[in-house]
This record gives sequence, C-alpha cells and structure tokens, in this order.
Amino acid sequence: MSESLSALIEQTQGRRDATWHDFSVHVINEAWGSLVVAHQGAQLLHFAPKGQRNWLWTTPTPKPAPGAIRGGIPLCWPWFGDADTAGEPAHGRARTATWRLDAVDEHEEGVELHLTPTEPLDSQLTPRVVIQANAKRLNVELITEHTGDTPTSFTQALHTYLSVDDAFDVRIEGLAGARYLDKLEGFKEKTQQGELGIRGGLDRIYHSSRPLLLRSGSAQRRIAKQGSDSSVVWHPGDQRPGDIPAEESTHFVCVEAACTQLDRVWLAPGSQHLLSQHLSLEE
Ligand SMILES: O=P(O)(O)OC[C@H]1O[C@H](O)[C@H](O)[C@@H](O)[C@@H]1O
Repeated sequence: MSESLSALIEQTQGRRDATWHDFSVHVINEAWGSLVVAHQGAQLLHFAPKGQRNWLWTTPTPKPAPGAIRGGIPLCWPWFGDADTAGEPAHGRARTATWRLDAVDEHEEGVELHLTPTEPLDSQLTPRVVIQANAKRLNVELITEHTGDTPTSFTQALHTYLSVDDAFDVRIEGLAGARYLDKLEGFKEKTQQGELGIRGGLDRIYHSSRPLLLRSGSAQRRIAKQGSDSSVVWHPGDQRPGDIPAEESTHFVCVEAACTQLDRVWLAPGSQHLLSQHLSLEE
C-alpha cells in the first residue's frame, strides 16, 4: 500500500526524494507551504500554501508507472489530444517521459523548480518547465525552444486538475460570449451563453486568452495564463475513467491553458514559445 501524498508531506521537513505508487517524486514542505512534483512528466501533483488543502486534485489510485498520472498538472506536449500518427500516445510524449530536476532555488517566501526531459521528445523542439510556488500563488511555465533547422508547429496544454468540493456546483467566470468547439458533439462550434456551470460531462475548447475566476463553495480562484488562446474545460461526468474512484469523481474540474487546433504554435529555428498558467486566490 503506497502512502498518500499528504502522508509523504507530513513526513517531510524541508525537501526530499520519495516514492509515491512506484513514481519517483520530490517533496517540499516549508514554512510557506508544500508541493510534490513527479519526475515522470515533470508533473506537479500537489501544491498547498501552509494551512490550506491541495489546490490540485490527484487521483489516489494512479495507473501503474509508466502510465499517465491522472491529476495535478499533466503536460500535454508536443501535441494536445489524439496523435496524428498511429501508435503515438494521446496528449503527446511529455507526460510519460522522465524529467530531471535540474535546479531547486529555495528562498524564504517560496521555491522555483527547473525541469528538463532526460531524453529528446521531438526531433526539433526542446521543452523545459519552470514551477514557481509561494504562499499566495502557483505559476507553471512550459517553454518550448526550436533547436532544429526548419519551421515547425505544435500544440500543447497545461492540463490542470483543480480540486473542488463539488464539480457540479462550480462556476467558471470569464468565458461568457466566447466561441468554443464542443468535443462531445463532434467539435461543433458554439457560443458560451452566460457564465459556465458544469451539469454533467463536458469537453470544450474555448477560443479565449482571458483570465478566469473559479468559484467553488466559498473559495474563489483566479486562473490566468500567457501564450495560450485556447482554454479547455473538461469533466468526464458519468463517463469516469477507471483511474478515478467513484467517490472522487466530483472533486475536480480541469481548466487547461492550451494551444490547440485553434491556435497552433508555429516556431522558426532559434525561437521559443512560453505557455504559462498562474493560479492565485482572488483577494
Ligand atoms: O484521459 P486523458 O488522456 O488524460 O485525457 C483526458 C481529457 O483531456 C482533455 O481535457 C481532452 O479535451 C479530453 O477529451 C480528454 O478526455
């Protein structure tokens, strides 16, 4: 029986390497708060300012390694959604690849982590991740550098699972009037009427770069981003994947900062793109 993420954090003073369900993770528990990042996928699994619960939701029953971990902030890279090529995984290679923790810069107020993949994940594009956390906010950056010779394009997402009390009682503000592709209706194009609530299964790509406000019970969270004109909102409703226990299925909603078929990123050799997502409490 593997220990829970909260047990690993309770047993950590400062920072250390640990194992969670066969996944190698780095655990930080400091005066400002705590976080856990997995080497698989550079995936942040937990972030909580001191005294608060995890802002992210992570399944307590992940598929065995090297299966994709459901929860936290998976990286979809260098493509979002299904692969164009047979045999390639959905959401790209980054989330099941091994990443190295190159640097941990700790300071009194928080921490900054730098991660890079241990093997090339694309013939021309090279990603890196920077995570900045403190008692007030979380910022995750996915930086893509073109290290090849010919112009190329890609899609991507920071596929954030936000922890909520009840997914069917949240309101996501900031998308009213936005055009979106409804994946559950064959990518039909529609317009968001009013603010977004979740009533059942939902899988939408909004054409929007605006910051959002997630209202969940008494908590209000601001979700801002850079380098992204697609906001993906996903909840499986009753089509629950096997790695989500029944009692957990309403405890998250995915709000993703993405670049999709609506805003594919083109890069010239030598250039780079920054995608980031920024979570904070609305004051
Ligand atoms: O099960 P996964 O491969 O992690 O994908 C989970 C979900 O990710 C995104 O939000 C997509 O829009 C969904 O269509 C997909 O079902």
